[in-house]
Amino acid sequence: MLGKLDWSAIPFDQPIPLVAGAVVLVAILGVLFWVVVKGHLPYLWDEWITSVDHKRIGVMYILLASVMLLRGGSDAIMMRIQQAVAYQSQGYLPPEHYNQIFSAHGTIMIFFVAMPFVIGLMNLVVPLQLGVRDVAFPTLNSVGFWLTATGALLVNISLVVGEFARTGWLAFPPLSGLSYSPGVGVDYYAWSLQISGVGTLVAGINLVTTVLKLRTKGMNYLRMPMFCWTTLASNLLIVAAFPILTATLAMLLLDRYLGFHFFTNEAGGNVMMFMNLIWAWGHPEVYILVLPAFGIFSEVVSTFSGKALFGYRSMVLATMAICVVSFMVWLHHFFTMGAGPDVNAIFGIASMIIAIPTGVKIYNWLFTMYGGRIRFATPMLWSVGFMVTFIIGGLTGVLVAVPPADFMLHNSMFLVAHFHNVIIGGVLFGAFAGFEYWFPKAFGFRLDERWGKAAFWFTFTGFYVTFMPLYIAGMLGMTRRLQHYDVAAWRPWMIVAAFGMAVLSIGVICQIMQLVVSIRNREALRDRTGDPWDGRSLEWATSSPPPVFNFAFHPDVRGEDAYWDMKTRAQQQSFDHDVPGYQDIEMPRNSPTGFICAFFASIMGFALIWHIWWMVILGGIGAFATFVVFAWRDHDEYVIPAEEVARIDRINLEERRSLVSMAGAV
Ligand code: HEA
Ligand code: HEM
Ligand SMILES: [Cu+2]
Repeated sequence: MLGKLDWSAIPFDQPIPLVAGAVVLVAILGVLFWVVVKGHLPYLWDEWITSVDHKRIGVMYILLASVMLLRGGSDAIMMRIQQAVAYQSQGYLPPEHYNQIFSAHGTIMIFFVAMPFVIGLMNLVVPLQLGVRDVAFPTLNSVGFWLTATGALLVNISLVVGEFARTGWLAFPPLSGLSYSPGVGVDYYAWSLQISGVGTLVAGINLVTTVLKLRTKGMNYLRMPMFCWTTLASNLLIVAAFPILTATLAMLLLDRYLGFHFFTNEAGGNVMMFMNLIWAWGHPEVYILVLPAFGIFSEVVSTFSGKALFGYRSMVLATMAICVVSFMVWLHHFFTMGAGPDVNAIFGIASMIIAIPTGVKIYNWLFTMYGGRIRFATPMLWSVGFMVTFIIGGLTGVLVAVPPADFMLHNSMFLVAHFHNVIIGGVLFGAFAGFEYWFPKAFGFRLDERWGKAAFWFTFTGFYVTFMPLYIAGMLGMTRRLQHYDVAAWRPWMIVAAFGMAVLSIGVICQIMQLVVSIRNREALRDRTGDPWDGRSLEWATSSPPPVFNFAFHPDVRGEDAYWDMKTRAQQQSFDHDVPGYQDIEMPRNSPTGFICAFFASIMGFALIWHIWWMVILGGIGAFATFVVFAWRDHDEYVIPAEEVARIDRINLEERRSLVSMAGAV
């Protein structure tokens, strides 16, 4: 009846996951109870869960990423403590548990923290920057989000029901094959990523179409803000790369479920094929993450330097170059696996070539700052911190791109330091910069600067204390994924790293405090201008938070830095319409399709993992039926009458008069 599922799936003998799971369950039930009792459920359902507004969906993505950051961070804390104490002893985590932790940490951080954070910011900001009212496919957008959430849910269920993969974040066979991983761990991993992968692909298609097809009057490609360009590049990579991931995992699943031999050692299978395929997705993936971050830094650096971005066109070119070249370097992840010196040399050189467009970007940011009147507000701090940190991580990347050096450093702690250096210093700092920068736009009030600055400094120093020792440990020969070790020379560095993790955690606490304090003081921090940073692009041309329709009139763009241009020429025609000219606006209706689809996908995913076939069929039929019902819907739009548009716009205008008169003085 319930397939492989029985009471032995619950880890009664392991207190850590059990207690953690219980605490989370109680917390979720508590929040649900509060929501129901306070009568917030209808509001949540109508305004958020079924929302197809790109801003709301963006915020939900960011919320998901933030919660998962705490989960992935707890895993990180546990690993750092383990490696600090597990010298000539087993430490406190048994090997099968430690292996699950680093696998879950890597998977969660990449798929459910970094991805939703950048996709959330792109969703929130790009339509506003393009001067349009929503993304190309609003309901699909909601489906994409909820499928991502389904993946995150399944990974977290594995904490208490069954187990997670012990195979690392990319589940290489033959270890991930049925003979070496007979449990449900790899199935949790693979189905979570299959389902959330569809969500990501859908988000990618949506954002590519939005940038290509929906731009306001005059917003031609070479007038788009940099963040729109990097969004385009990143989502083109998603559209090209995610199907590879889906196909690769599908083959792994066929091996596991139906006895196929794609990646086995016998019967004609080829394990190397998996390596090639997974990295053909995996390398572009890291640029999918970092390109949007580059876009955020471009916006922040130019805004807070009070100057147009230096070398805009070279920036566009560099972005697209990275986009293309990142598809030609995948083999640098397995130099040691015997492709031969010529192949290694080609891929090594291709990898180093990426340093050139990346360098172009770094120099452009520096030249943007040069001679500017720089304001070191929190988003700018994260950006400068990024530049310093990312260069170090990038350079160690170039080092491991040299095949002979990689033979020494492959799969060592040096590598672990390299990628945290670029991912934390690049993607996470970028996400934080974007969060601080666009928060007032999303919610209408600024974040507290003092807590924000404290968060930056603790995270920044904590990062260095945690990860620089790993470079040294790696050079001393320490390999990755070690549950315990006997080499005395490594130990001090692991202790320093654990101490660094404590400092990093204070940074995270400061960030939470920042949110709490800012929400408390929101009246004092309220932004009535819609443009708290003296911004340059169109998201600042509307109120904070923007109305559902974003802009009452489609802004008319005459050049780069569209809003700056309007302000300096004191033209304000985008919002200063005293002449009656308001028109009805059609907006997409909210729809539960995404949530219901994800509900059935969760059931189906869980059933697939546990081989509960009747439930698989039920979930499948449910998801398909949801889709059919949605497709048959007649009225999927509603009209906001011109008077209503005028009323909302006038209120916003009143509030923003001061800004308009200020702009005249610029
Ligand atoms: C956001 C994520 C991100 C980013 C941006 C990068 C960027 C780079 N990475 Fe990294 N990498 C990862 C994430 C990332 N990496 C991950 C997750 C892994 C491990 C996966 C695993 O095994 O689990 C990995 C592993 C990895 C390997 C495999 C090593 C091994 O397994 O043994 C290699 C090898 O070539 C490599 C190289 C590079 C290079 C050359 C860059 C370049 O793009 C860096 C370019 C940037 C600069 C160089 C700095 C700025 C430039 C200048 C200031 C100009 C002047 C500089 C020069 C002319 C040199 N990376
Ligand atoms: C908050 C600070 C973080 C700390 C202290 C930390 C710590 C660690 C540790 C200890 C490991 C295991 C190293 C080993 O192999 O022994 C690891 C692996 C990993 N981390 Fe992090 N991490 C952090 C943040 C992140 C972030 C933000 C990401 C990505 C967005 C990330 C992605 C990964 C990946 C992909 C792995 C590899 C997992 C594997 O080996 O399969 N980490 N991390
Ligand atoms: Cu790579």
